[in-house]
Amino acid sequence: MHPVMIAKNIDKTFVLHNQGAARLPVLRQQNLEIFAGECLVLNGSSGSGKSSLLRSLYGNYQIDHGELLIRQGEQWLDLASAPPREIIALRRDTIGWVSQFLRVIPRLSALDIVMQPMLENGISEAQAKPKAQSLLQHLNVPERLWGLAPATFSGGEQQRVNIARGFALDYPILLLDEPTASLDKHNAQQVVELILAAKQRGAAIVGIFHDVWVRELVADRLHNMQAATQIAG
Ligand SMILES: Nc1ncnc2c1ncn2[C@@H]1O[C@H](COP(=O)(O)OP(=O)(O)OP(=O)(O)O)[C@@H](O)[C@H]1O
Repeated sequence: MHPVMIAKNIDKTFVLHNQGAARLPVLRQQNLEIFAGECLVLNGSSGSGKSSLLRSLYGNYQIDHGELLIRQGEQWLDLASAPPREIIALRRDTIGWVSQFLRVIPRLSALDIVMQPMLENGISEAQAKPKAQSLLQHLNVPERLWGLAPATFSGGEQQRVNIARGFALDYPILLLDEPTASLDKHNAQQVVELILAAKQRGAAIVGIFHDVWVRELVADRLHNMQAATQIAG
C-alpha cells in the first residue's frame, strides 16, 4: 500500500518577535508516512509539539525546513511550498480538519455549517441536507437546535457541530485535534464510530486524542514526539 501523505525532515522553530526574538524550537526532524485506511496517533507529553505538528500538516504553520507531500492522483504536491491558492483547494476536497473548538461565521445555522463543505464541493442541497441531518443526529445534537446559530450552544454541542462538519465530506486525509476533549463518554463513543467508519472507507487519519480509551480504539500506530529541545540538546 502507498502512503497518501509523507512528511520529511520537518523542522519548526517559533520566533517570538515581541519578546526579544526568543527562539523556541518545537519540531526537529519529524518524519511521518500516513497510509489510506489507518489512524496515526501523535503521542507525547504536554508541550512536545503534537498540535504544532498537526497544524503544520494542515499548512497552518509555515515549517522552516522539510517537505509535506500530499498525493494527488499520480502526482505529489508539497504543501510546504505550495501557493495559498493550492492550499485552499487541498483543504476543500483533500484534507479535512477538526479543531478542538468550533470557529464559524456568526449567524449560520448548525445545519448550514455542516452542509457547507458538501455544497462547496458541488454536492446538491438535496443530498447534503440528509447527510448533515444524519450526522447531527448521530452526534446527539438536539433537532430543535439544527436551525439555530451555534453561538449560544453549550461547548459540547458546538464541538459536535464542528465534528459533524469535519466528517460531512469523505476527505482522503483527515486531521483531528483532540476532537473528543469536551465530550462525555457516550458522545465520544459516537465520534469513535465516525473515525472507524472513515478508516473503513479508506481515509488516512492523523489525530491527537487526550483520552487513552479513545486512542486505544482508533489508533493503528503511534507517532512518538520527541521534544525538539531534547534533540537540540
Ligand atoms: N503559536 C505559538 N507561538 C509560540 N510558541 C508556541 C506556539 N504554539 C506552540 N508553541 C510552543 O510550542 C511548544 C509545543 O506546543 P504544542 O501545543 O504543539 O504542544 P502539544 O504537545 O500539543 O501540547 P498539549 O498536549 O499540552 O496540547 C510549547 O512549548 C508551546 O509553548
